[in-house]
Amino acid sequence: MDLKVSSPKEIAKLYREQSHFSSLSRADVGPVITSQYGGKYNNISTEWTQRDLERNEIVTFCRQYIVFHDDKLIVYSGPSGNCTEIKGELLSQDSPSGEMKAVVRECSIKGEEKQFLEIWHKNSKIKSLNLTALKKHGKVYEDEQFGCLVWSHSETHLLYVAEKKRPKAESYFQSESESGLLGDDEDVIKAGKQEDTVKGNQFVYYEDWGEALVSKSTPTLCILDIEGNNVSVLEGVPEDISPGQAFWAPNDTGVVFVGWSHEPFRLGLKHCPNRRSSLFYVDLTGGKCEKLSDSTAVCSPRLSPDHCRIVYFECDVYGPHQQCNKLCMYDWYTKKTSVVVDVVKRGREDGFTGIYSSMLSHQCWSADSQRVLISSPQRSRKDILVVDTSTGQVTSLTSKSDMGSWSLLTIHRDLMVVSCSSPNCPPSLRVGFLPASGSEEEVSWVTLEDAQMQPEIDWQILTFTPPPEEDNKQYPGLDFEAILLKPKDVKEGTKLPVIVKPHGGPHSVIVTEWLLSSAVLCRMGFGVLHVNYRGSLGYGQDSIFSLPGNIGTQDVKDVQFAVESILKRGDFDREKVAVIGGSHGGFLACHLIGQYPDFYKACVVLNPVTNLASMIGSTDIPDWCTVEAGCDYNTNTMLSSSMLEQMLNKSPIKHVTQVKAPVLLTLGAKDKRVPNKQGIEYYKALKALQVPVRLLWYPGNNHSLSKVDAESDGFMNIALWIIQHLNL
Ligand SMILES: CC(=O)N[C@@H](C)C(=O)N[C@@H](C)C(=O)N[C@@H](C)C(=O)O
Repeated sequence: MDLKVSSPKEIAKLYREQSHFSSLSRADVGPVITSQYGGKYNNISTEWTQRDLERNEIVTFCRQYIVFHDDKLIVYSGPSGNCTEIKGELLSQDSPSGEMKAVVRECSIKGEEKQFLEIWHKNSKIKSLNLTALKKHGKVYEDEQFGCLVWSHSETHLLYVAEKKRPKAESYFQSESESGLLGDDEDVIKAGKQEDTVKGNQFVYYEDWGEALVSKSTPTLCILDIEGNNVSVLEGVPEDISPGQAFWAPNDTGVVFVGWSHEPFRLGLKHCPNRRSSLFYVDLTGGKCEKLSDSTAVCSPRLSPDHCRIVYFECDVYGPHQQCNKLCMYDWYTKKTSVVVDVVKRGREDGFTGIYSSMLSHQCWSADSQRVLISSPQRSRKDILVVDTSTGQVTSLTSKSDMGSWSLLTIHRDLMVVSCSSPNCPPSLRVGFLPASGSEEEVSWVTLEDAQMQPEIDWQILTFTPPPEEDNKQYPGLDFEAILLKPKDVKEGTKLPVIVKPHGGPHSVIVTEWLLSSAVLCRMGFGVLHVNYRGSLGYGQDSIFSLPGNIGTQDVKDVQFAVESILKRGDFDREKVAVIGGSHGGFLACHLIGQYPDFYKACVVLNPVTNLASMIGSTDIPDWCTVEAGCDYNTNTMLSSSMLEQMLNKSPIKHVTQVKAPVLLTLGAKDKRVPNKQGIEYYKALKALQVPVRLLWYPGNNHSLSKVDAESDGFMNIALWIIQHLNL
């Protein structure tokens, strides 16, 4: 069978065309304004990201819209200007009244990186503070894990998180004249303040929070007094705690934050909400700090509009890295905590399968402070759910829609701003009012920015019941799903080549949203099968718990079962099957080619886990290796030869001598999660066994391999590798 698109030039053209579709990253709703004719409207500001292949970077841009309404019904809406690129903004936040805007900006001055905190009012920048020169703290945290920029309710102070100031370190051999007279210190000398220096500490190791949080070690809470131009570092946070996700308590009496325990050492946080953490309150007057939640694992605290309650997610510490969340609520005045939505072991009859999002949207409460909105995977879809905090009842706003997946960007006075997409439709922007309690399914969505449907792509969700011999004895009766993308209008009798894509994690999920590389592969003429094997998020806690201890068998067999099942339908060519996987998906791909050596004709792995026993000593998440291999973890766990044996036995490297499929590896030079030595170990084994292998090395890339050149070059090489080895 000839592919529709197979030459490098045509593939690059198609990739370029499809990468022009942008994704929504944020939306903010301004205050309600009454026009001179009495009509009410809101300005909506949106942020989008897009790959810029020419400049080799992801660009962020904004676009404004205007929405006229009568409080419950949208009467007119439309864009109110063109797109503008945003440069150098690390964080930004409008003040509660909408009168001012704060921005943390990074810019290069005479070749040196500086950070500024700016305050904007009307049409001017009324303040610009050089935070770098102030030297009250290190770099400001801009990440989603810790970072925040929050106005006090009074709009007089700003709260943010920055790296703790480190004492200046110098060599024992540094001469007095050199000491402290280098360019960087000019401002300090001018200010007449000479810093204390510590000799011999130049090379002291600072732990960090791992993958994608490198050089983030000791976060501190910082407050700018806007009027007084004064930045202070908040005191009272316990020494063994790293604070983040902070906001102002009711009446600005103090600060509420999530504190992660960093003793006895830090474990990687990215994709791992199961780290010991609690909700804290530090009082601004006395500096007294109190714990508001038990020591489990918490995140995303959000204060209700009436300032009476805080909702947040909670899950168990250690165990599977991502699990079904509880939605908890802390009452500020009674100081009582309740569980609003508990862990769901099995999907319920009404379709609710539990909460699996890693973050709540920054604005997630209904105007009356009664309901909370959550975007969460529900099996293979992502839906927007409404939770009634007084009854715990969960209703889906989107489960009946034709669009594959939905995400809440923000909600303001019940005006919801959302993004939705499908495997054949890039993200579009919609708005709608949250209906009254009990009529949630009646939202009438208005599209602010439409997306170009890709009519050449067909997609469906397939459900699989594992054969009886593969049923999990401890967690019986679990099913799983896959998302199949297929080119439309295929000539009758044509058998398509197929690419199998198991996701990573393993406790993550691929939902029915816009997936750039799968869309391009499908338009080239491939069938693409994303398998959400048992252990994926969105199917109940039992499914998640069924996998640890069974990796390398249960997940591998689920993927193989899904592929065999679609081959039986007759649309696909069993001689032309390839597998692609990243991380734990790479682990599965390597297992599949080792356990089914004649089945797969080509394999591509991105930062794959190949040997748990060698990964444990070098990854930022050693607990992951232990737990997934089926052993318990705590920070005192010391390795034993039996644990190492168990890890090796579950690893794909065990089957490497069976491998026949040519393997393409793509590795990130700076991956802290699955260090590139994992891929290199596998590469060397394949070389020794004379299996065709090619390794692509992406400098400056971490585990996600998401820099524009790594992603686009990786895509081209992956496509051409598969075309070559499937003889297309
Ligand atoms: C917890 C964790 O990070 N585990 C890794 C071994 C892993 O599989 N990570 C994935 C979340 C991941 O990065 N997956 C990507 C590559 C994917 O394609 O799913």
